Amino acid sequence: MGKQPNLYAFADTAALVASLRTYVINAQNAGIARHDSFKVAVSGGSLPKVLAQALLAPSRGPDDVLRFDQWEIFFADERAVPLDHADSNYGLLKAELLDKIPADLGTPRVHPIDTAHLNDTQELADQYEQILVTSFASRDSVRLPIFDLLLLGCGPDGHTCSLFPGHELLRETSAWVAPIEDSPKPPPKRITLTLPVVTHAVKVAFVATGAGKKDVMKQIFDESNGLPCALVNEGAGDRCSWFVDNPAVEGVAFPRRSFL
Ligand SMILES: O=C(O)[C@H](O)[C@@H](O)[C@H](O)[C@H](O)COP(=O)(O)O
Repeated sequence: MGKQPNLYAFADTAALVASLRTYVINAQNAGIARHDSFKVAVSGGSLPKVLAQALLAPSRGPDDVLRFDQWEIFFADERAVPLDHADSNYGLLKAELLDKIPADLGTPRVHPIDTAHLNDTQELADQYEQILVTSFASRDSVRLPIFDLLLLGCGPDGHTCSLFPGHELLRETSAWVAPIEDSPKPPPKRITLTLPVVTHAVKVAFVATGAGKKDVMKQIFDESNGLPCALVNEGAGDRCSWFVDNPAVEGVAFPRRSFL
């Protein structure tokens, strides 16, 4: 059996976001040391709000420094809507985090979708893949882009990004970014990173909170069922970490680790 994911459970949101901040800063520093930038992709849902709580907190000292000038932010999945639409993951991240970053912490480079292609989701996905090709060097020389960090959510059905249980997109092996037109979670038209890209990242972190997640967490961690989140756990192994609160893992047998 491959290496197991790390399951970190916290008593409350304050403890969760403090550890998430440490984890993100470590990933940032590793990325900058490796290639002078930090390439991170984020999801929508509840993630941007929790992330903002972690990143907008005051610095705890000289080792606890965010260097947003070196951040390149991508979207792990995005809805095919204008950037100022209520459903836009970009819009959500902007409102929760980007607009609130103090000027002295620097300004991240953000890569939204090209909204000229909202009516053609294949083109929307292809254009976004091109952004990745440019950022991660040419597609010929790179089999898959290697993100420094993916920050993901987990849906109550076990989906992550816009990779849904039983969907044919889970079998995609070639594209880096794929369209979906029948998302069971509205809105139906989206683009998403594909599973090989997700599992190829240096680090993958899930944030899942609240009792509404406990049934799916049991399925993901205690059963072998092919849910998208479980596939990420299998593919990324110990490069994958879960930041959860206690209600989200009530009744889950899988052993917790303590975040040091
Ligand atoms: O655009 C989206 O719909 C999200 O990227 C999606 O994948 C989300 O992360 C999960 O649905 C979890 O959402 P919650 O964190 O709100 O439960």
